[in-house]
Amino acid sequence: MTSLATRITGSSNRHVGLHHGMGHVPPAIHPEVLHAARAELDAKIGQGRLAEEEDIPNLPYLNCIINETLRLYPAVPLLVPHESSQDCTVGGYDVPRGTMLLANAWAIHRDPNTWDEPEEFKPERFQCEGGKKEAGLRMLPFGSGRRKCPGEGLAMRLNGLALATLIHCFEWEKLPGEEVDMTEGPGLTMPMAKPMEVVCTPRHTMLHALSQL
Ligand code: HEM
Repeated sequence: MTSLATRITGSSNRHVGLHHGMGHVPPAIHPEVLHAARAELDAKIGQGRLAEEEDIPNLPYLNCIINETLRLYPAVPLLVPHESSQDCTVGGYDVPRGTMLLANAWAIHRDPNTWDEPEEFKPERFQCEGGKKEAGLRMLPFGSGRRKCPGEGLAMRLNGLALATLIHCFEWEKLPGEEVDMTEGPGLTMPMAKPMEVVCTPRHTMLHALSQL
């Protein structure tokens, strides 16, 4: 059985979401999250095969982890600049036609007036019926309206598949003596300031499935 130190860096939206997601999963940080996600994977998929795209909608807790990660670490924190096509009033402010508008999704996702314990990583907050839909406009990682991200469905499935595989097949531990630093770095897509480095070891029970790759 081999162990390797993994360095996950983010250059695309998908990688940013993924490595922030994994940053929360190593047992030393949130062991209960890792164990709950793995229990769901083992119960729904078993240990004889890898997760497939069709499995992802049937893994509600895994999707909660991804939603909670996108809430705390939206990959595009100010969304994309928009321009008002006509004079309008937003929240009591008069906005002339032609004004550049930025929606601060990062701040909306951490608003203490609308979220319970907004700074806490609690995937189960999305477990209520309706999940992310229930959150409405408090949750904008993909924007909203007619210019919202058309890749949301694909992104959720790809993130789901990658995260499911990493949790299902590997044990995750911090490097000895080191904490995972979740500090955000500069940049439009909110990368981690320090790339995450953790130790991952194949799960013994998943070696057969992994060897089929
Ligand atoms: C986790 C992954 C992703 C996140 C967080 C994300 C987020 C966003 C956001 C916030 C916007 C701007 C929405 C707005 O204007 O308010 C956007 C736009 C867009 N995204 Fe994504 N995206 C992701 C993945 C993808 C993927 C996989 C694709 C394509 C396969 C994609 C294609 C697009 C396109 C074409 C637009 C421009 C839409 C328009 O202006 O009409 N995105 N995305």
